[in-house]
Amino acid sequence: MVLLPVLPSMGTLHVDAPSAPHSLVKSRSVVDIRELLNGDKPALLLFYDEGEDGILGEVADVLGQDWTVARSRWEATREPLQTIVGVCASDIGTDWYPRDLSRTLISFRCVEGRRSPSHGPIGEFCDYEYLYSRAPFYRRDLARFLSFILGQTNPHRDLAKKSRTTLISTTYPDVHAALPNLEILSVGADAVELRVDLLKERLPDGTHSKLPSLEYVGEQLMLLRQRTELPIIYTTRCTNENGKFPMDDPNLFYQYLNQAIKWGCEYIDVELWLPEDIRRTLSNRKGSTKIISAFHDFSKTFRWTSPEAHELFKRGAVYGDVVKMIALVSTEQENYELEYFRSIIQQQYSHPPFSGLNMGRAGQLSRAHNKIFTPITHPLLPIIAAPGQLSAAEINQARHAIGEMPRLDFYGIGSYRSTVQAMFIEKCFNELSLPHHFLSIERAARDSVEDIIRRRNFGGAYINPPLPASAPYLRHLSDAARAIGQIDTIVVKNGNLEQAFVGENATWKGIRATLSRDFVPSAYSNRAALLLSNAESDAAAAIFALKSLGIGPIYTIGFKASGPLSSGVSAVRGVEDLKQLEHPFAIISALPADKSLGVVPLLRHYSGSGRQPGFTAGKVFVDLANGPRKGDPMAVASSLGWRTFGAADVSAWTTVERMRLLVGQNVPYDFVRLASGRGLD
Ligand SMILES: O=C1C[C@@](O)(C(=O)O)C[C@@H](O)[C@@H]1O
Repeated sequence: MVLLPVLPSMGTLHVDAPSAPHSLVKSRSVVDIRELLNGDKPALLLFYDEGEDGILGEVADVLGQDWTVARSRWEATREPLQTIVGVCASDIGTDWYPRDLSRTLISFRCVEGRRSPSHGPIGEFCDYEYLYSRAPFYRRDLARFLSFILGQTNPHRDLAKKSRTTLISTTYPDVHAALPNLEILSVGADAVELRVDLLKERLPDGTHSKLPSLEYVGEQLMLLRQRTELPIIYTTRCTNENGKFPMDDPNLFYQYLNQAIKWGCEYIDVELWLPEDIRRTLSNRKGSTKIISAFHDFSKTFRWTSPEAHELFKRGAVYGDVVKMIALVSTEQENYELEYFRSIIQQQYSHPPFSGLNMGRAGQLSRAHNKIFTPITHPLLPIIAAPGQLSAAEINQARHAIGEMPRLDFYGIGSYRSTVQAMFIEKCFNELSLPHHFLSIERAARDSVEDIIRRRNFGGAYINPPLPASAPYLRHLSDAARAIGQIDTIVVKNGNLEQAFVGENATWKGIRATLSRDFVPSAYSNRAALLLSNAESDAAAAIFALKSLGIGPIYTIGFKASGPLSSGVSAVRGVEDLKQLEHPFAIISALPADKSLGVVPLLRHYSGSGRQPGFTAGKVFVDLANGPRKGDPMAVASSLGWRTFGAADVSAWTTVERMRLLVGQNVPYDFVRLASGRGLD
């Protein structure tokens, strides 16, 4: 049953039922880390184009698993399930039918040069299809695709934690035109909508086809995903609902939407008028993809007060993970009717979340009120996707004008480096037309953090260096801040009766996002990690991040862990110990900049693992050091084949998390990197 009635104690919307298949809560001794998802090593069978066997090594590396090539089904079945098996398209024969059910089947197709011939009927029964370009190859996109389809990331669950979400509707006939501005376009957006029906494929005779081919759509989607980390909403809007997708054959919708599931789109938009068996089949096949049930009415006669409106919601909720209902209106009164409808729906159903809007100028107020996936436009887009659409900045202005977003003061408290952060945050406030002020404060003895949070209009703060979690005036702490023992962000939560100041830690999320940029989370599970630091406190956020990825033993050099995170963490006592250790998959250095070269001998020592092709050697090195340093351990690590990240990467991901915590706005990583020049370190 999809509709969950609200229990008396449930005030909020829960997008995922508590028993979502992949979300595990693993308890590790004292510390509960709630971010763990499915960490099992997947069993995969990959079909690849002739001459493209290099992709196998990439996939295996991203997954941290070994791989082999099989020429026949018999050869494939002899391999352990944890070994990734690749089969070249030219070796696909009848022995592969019926399909192998013990492994997930993915067809890998390179879009370059010759258009690779399809993988024949085998392509049809593959669970997924991954389209990639060789030059350049985007490993981050591969990691994201695999993490998503394998249930190791759950963007829908992450978005459900936000109090408001938006989507940017791209209206380009060809995504290439969006790419130069994508970072700016997506500021304030939580997801990017690809309007497949608006794509225009040029035919050899210079005209455009009525419907873009799946091949064209696949390449457009690939281009978009290579350039944004935001979840994709794949929409085939029909001609009756202000789109261009022809309605004469509903099976065409099935074909295009089913393919979107195979391409690993995070969301598909499924129109409610489609025959029930199509909607049901898509729901049964959706895997990690979520369904947005969509209903649009342009008749101007639709009434939110009618019994029909309620029925439509219920019908949408049968297969929808989100139910979207949108009507073209001509009076402002209809916004109040919609708000009444929204409140009834929210009282009666805790799931699925409802996204309700009015189109047209008269309906614009509803775009300020809606909280779930409010569509936004941007002045740089060629056309607006629907009458009355507003930009993120316009919506924020409207929310301020109607009293929903009071002007608040946010603070950066701490060291001189904060000024770069401060400039960046001001830039975001401007870009998004947020009414807030940002103030930088050097922490002085007299001006304690406690005084600052008591100031009128205090909206939140980030603190660098972090505060100890024992600060008596911050009674509420997130689990992460408590376990790490450090508060780097203070968030104000407004309850019905009182305000609470919550101590948060955003740094561990920045480290985790960095670690999972080029590897799926399960690549870390049960592997060893080595952590170098002068003090446990400098390494605590990294330990938490590693544990959230289910890493195996953590070895430390330079300190001995004794805090709440110390289980499974052991100090290396000397060179003899080092020889005995399992080779680390990840090395993180939290040494100060002037000492950071100390890691180089270890990088060298653990590089010569002498592994053979077919065995993954993927390793990751993160240097958390800031400031001028002697030598460049990152360059050394890179030259030795480590995936290498520095403080600027961690800092940019931490900023993404911090902006979400402080002002509830999504500012994508690429924008942070673009807008902050060399980085925020
Ligand atoms: O469903 C919607 C909402 C929308 O129609 C709007 O009103 O902003 C814009 C469409 O692109 C999107 O698919």
